[in-house]
Amino acid sequence: MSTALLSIRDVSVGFGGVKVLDGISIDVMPGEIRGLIGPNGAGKTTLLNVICGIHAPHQGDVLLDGTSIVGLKPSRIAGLGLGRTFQTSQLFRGMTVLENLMTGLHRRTTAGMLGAAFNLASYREEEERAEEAARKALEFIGMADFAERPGTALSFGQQRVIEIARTLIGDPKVVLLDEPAVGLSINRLAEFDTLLRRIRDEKGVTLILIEHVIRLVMDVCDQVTVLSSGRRIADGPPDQVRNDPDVIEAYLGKELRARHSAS
Ligand SMILES: Nc1ncnc2c1ncn2[C@@H]1O[C@H](COP(=O)(O)OP(=O)(O)OP(=O)(O)O)[C@@H](O)[C@H]1O
Repeated sequence: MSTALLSIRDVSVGFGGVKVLDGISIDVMPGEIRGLIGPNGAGKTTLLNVICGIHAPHQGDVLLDGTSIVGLKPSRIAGLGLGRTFQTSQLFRGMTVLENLMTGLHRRTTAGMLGAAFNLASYREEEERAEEAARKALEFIGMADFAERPGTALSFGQQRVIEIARTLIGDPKVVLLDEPAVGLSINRLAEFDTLLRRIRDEKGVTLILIEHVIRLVMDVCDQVTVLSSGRRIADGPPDQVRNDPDVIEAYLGKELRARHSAS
């Protein structure tokens, strides 16, 4: 039996006495695309923030490749092979697409500011390595022609794809994607499906994605976890989750109640 690459064990988080995550356990296997869905406020982003070290859980543990990462700084967790994108675009203003991508490797290199200031050979080598990795990542996502354009001049959907590419140049084991399909047109969604599968199959990266575009989740994910009000209410293959009565109630129950109170 293979062991989980990412294991979330009985994690609880509260803010100001309000429990936002309540005893969440999830095992994500290597090479899996895992969907994380649930109504607004279910706790999905909070869970990603726990995994990448932004929030410390009040209870429970998170293991990456068998090692506990709770209590480590986000930069250290990133160095252990965990990449992340956010709900809003995080590209740097005043930088080209290529330079934005290179920052994905700079965070992990060692020559740093002093090296840059003194133009040390080690710094120049790292720059070359970062540029090569950035160009490869751009080619991988089919956007090599965009290298010299200002990052923030791209469409919102393109910026999101660039951000995913930026996580890849650090050679991560796991990448967390927070609503990556926001801003993508219906036509682009099919291409996006393919990109996620290629990241898994060609780069060997395990993906966890929060997504409100349920069609994308059901098409591309191997396993889906559903949160509602901080609890895990379902977990399994897309077809099983889609027909789960608790999931239908969590989504439709809310919708029906809203319609009722509006009438
Ligand atoms: N730093 C914080 N301080 C206080 N409350 C917070 C904080 N972060 C999140 N919350 C609350 O925790 C709950 C879960 O929020 P979270 O953003 O994790 O939900 P979500 O499932 O990602 O929602 P959405 O789909 O709308 O992004 C919400 O009620 C939110 O207001």
